[in-house]
Amino acid sequence: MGLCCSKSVSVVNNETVAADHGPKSPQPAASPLPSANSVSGAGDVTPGRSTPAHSFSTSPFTSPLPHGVAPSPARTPGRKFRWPLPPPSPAKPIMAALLRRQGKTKPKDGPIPEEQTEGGEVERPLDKSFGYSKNIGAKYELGKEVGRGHFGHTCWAKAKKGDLKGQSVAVKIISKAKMTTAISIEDVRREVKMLKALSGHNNMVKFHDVFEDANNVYIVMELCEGGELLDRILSRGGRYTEDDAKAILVQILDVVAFCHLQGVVHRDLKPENFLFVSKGDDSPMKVIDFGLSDFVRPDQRLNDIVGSAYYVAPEVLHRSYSVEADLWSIGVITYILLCGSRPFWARTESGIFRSVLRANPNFDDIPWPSISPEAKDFVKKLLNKDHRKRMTAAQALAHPWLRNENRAIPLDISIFRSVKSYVRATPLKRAALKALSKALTEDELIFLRAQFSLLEPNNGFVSLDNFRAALMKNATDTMKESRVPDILNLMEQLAYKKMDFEEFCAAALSVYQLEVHVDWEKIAATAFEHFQREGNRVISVEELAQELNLGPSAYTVLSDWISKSDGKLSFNGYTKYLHGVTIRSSNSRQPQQV
Ligand SMILES: Nc1ncnc2c1ncn2[C@@H]1O[C@H](COP(=O)(O)OP(=O)(O)OP(=O)(O)O)[C@@H](O)[C@H]1O
Ligand SMILES: [Ca+2]
Repeated sequence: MGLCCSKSVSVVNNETVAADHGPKSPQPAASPLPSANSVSGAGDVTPGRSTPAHSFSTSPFTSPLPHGVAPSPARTPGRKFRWPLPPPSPAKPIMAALLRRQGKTKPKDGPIPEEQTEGGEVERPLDKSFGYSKNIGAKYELGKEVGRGHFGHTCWAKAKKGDLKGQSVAVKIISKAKMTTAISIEDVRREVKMLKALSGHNNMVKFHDVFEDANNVYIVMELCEGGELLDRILSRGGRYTEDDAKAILVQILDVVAFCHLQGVVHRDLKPENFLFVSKGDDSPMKVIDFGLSDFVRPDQRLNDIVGSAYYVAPEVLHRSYSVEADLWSIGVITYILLCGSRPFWARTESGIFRSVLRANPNFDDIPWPSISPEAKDFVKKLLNKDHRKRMTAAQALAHPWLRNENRAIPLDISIFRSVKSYVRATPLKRAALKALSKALTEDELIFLRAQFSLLEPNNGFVSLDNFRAALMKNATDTMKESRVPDILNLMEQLAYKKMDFEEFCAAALSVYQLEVHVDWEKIAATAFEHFQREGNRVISVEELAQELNLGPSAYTVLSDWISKSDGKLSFNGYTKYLHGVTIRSSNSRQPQQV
């Protein structure tokens, strides 16, 4: 779980280095203790500590990889961070909500009171009572520690009564002393809420109970006795075979697709946060640690920088992201599983960030030449720095490397977003997309067919009711009340429309993803032929600008999109029109599509 400013960030030799004040993590089984040849990691700056929590050694296995490519996936340095910069941050809304809850509304024109200041202007004691049951001792007998993170330690326990009587469970104990801000308290409350809400998926750690006393919060959950994925990677010499990696990824993607459908972004996916239920090789795996996760509305972009350095997506560092950020982290995990090295590596946290933003992972050196082209394509489609071009979790499960006819592809939340944009688009845009859908390859069609059938069409058609029913069928109880209406409201236009499979394809396809397809030129050329036959028409620059919601300043650029010979969109104009125009807004470094 995460706490605001849970670590300090100091500048050493012009490099930002994370100073970790957390407890020491246990050393991975197959990773030797840092020795003479060890390299200090990004967490290695806390004075007075013998072994830094996030030190990482050079590889326990010899690696032929070149300079800049990390030799082993040892423990994550700077595992948790919240960027200690001023807002935008959730601090103010949370403060406002807390004040409201306490019956104190914020003064109309004045600034929102800050929670606490060093100078001590406004200092209000934090309310650390959560309203959870009080007496954990009456129900559970706590035993030895089984794991430790930055914010909590986890103990084995035995249930003394109730449904679980006699069973072993895990109890994550989070100290209230470490909850020093309103945000950190809210984080714990949210972690419990997430665990409760998502409990039920096979690859999600099962939530049982929550308690508190004066000192701690106790989260009682299913005990996973098989250890962390990270330890298994290390015990196998840092690498998995493709088949073994697939078995891991299917589980990760399935639970992540489920979380995304429920509107939850995990934000801290890494091998340390996946636990095996038992020691067996074929043990199922569970995702844990929702301490940094958050709810995200369908069209919302999050802006707080949280996560673990090696696994953080570029758009998180740009402060504008959503669920796609988790897919980047899964790309990093896949890269590590397949080659035993990290794709983005540096000695300092800021160096890792630079690498994430700018470097291209190495796919040339051993063992990559012996890895299948499908596996490489899979990793590349997750490690795309443009989140719009990245595969979603459900798409990843339908990728040729993972695809398996005997395994169902889950409902993809991104379909709802694309269909929403389609039904709101102009007739010309819809015609352009329809033409493109006629040029889709079999791989895309397999995924779209699966999504269409999940909508359970009536006589070959889907309407708003089908989207509603599919959401209700897949949503947890908590999500049914708030999230389902949220999504459906955005798709209102669909109430008066029915779509057959052909039109659904046009609505659900992603132009951005197709543009990175190896055969994009061919796909676009075929699509344009269809568009010429059905859809393309004479259009003026002014009309085109209006279509794209642009002003007169765009006329010069747009005039190049129109063919001089017939006054219709040219091939070049068609592909640009499909894509939309990318502008840079003044307060964001992220391009925005119009
Ligand atoms: N259900 C469980 N069964 C067994 N061990 C568990 C369970 N949940 C957590 N652990 C152990 O406790 C450790 C810490 O748990 P968790 O990751 O939830 O805590 P955290 O303090 O939020 O961690 P982090 O340092 O990643 O912030 C895990 O790495 C794992 O080893
Ligand atoms: Ca953890």
